[in-house]
Amino acid sequence: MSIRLHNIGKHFETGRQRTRALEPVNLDIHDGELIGLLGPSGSGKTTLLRIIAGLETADPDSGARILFGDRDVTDLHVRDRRIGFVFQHYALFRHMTVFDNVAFGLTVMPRKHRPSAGEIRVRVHRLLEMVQLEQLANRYPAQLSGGQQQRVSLARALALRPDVLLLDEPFGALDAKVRQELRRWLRHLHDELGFTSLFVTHDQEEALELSDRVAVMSNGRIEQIDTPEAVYREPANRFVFEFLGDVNHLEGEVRDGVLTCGEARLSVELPDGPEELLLRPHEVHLVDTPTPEARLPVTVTAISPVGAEVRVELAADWLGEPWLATVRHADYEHLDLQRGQRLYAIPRRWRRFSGHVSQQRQPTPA
Ligand SMILES: Nc1ncnc2c1ncn2[C@@H]1O[C@H](COP(=O)(O)OP(=O)(O)OP(=O)(O)O)[C@@H](O)[C@H]1O
Repeated sequence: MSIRLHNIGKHFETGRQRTRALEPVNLDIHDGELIGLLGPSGSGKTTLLRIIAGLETADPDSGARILFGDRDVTDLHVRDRRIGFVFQHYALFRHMTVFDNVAFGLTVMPRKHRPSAGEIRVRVHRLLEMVQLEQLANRYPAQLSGGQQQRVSLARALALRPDVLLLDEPFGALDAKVRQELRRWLRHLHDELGFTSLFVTHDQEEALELSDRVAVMSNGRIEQIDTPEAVYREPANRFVFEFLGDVNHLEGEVRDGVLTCGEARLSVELPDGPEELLLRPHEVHLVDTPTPEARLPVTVTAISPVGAEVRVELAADWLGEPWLATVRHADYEHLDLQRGQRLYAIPRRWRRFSGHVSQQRQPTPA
């Protein structure tokens, strides 16, 4: 089921205050896509999701339209939109077993649409099998872990065979390992069943790992919507770049092809004037001696050798904020990194944003 959102704007009135939650948003979601709505707190993700669901209405004068396939659902009640929901807090019925929780939506359908008791049993068992909870069908929610409860919520949302599945921070309350597992498992289920899904998250890694396309939001606007790779590698603007990962800043003055910042120097092919370059931690190379093109002295202030790479914090008088560099374990050993050690940073690549246009360059030899 494709989804088309046209001019979805939203203001909230609280007392004398008027908050703009969404600027008019336009978005086309393809049939079978898994879209991540990613953004900081207050950027409008939940509001957009709730409007799609029919739990909230867009500003009446904004000309908002919501289409599910060819069906205009703008004025349809939530129960007629054929939507499945999963929220951060499981909201399972505490007094019902897992089986009954999943079956609930089917048992309360109007008689003429309601499947027979036998069909309901078969459908619920099939769903519990898919979420690997068949063994726990007779348990109550309180007897399940958080991750298991969330899988029940998902099975329950899918029981009515929705066209569209909406998930609001579905894994937000779970620990990192369970989140990882549920992500993989949601992706798998999504592909197997072929529905169209939107999920809200403020976790960059989750959005990049799970989505077919990510919509990065800030201040009620979609700043960029594209594949995870494209938003990460070709951010539309500075906000997207900074929101998607750690960033190091190098601010200084360019004169005759050399950027100077305190005692730091870097050869660049840029016009004279004030300049700011931005680098990801993996774009910072650490060496014992400076090169003719780059002389950026730094001191190691912290080392975290946990994980696939070593995270190294760097400070210097010429830096406002400390830098973060990620280095391979082999380089960490080779450099014999220690706290307090003095080294030189070499930017492998950097990016600059002038207005909303980004440019990416390799540093050039002087
Ligand atoms: N019912 C409401 N009444 C008044 N203002 C609201 C209401 N719901 C949301 N807002 C405001 O609208 C803006 C967008 O909120 P929204 O919940 O959509 O953001 P979000 O990106 O989902 O944030 P979070 O990640 O914190 O849930 C915020 O400024 C919020 O304070």
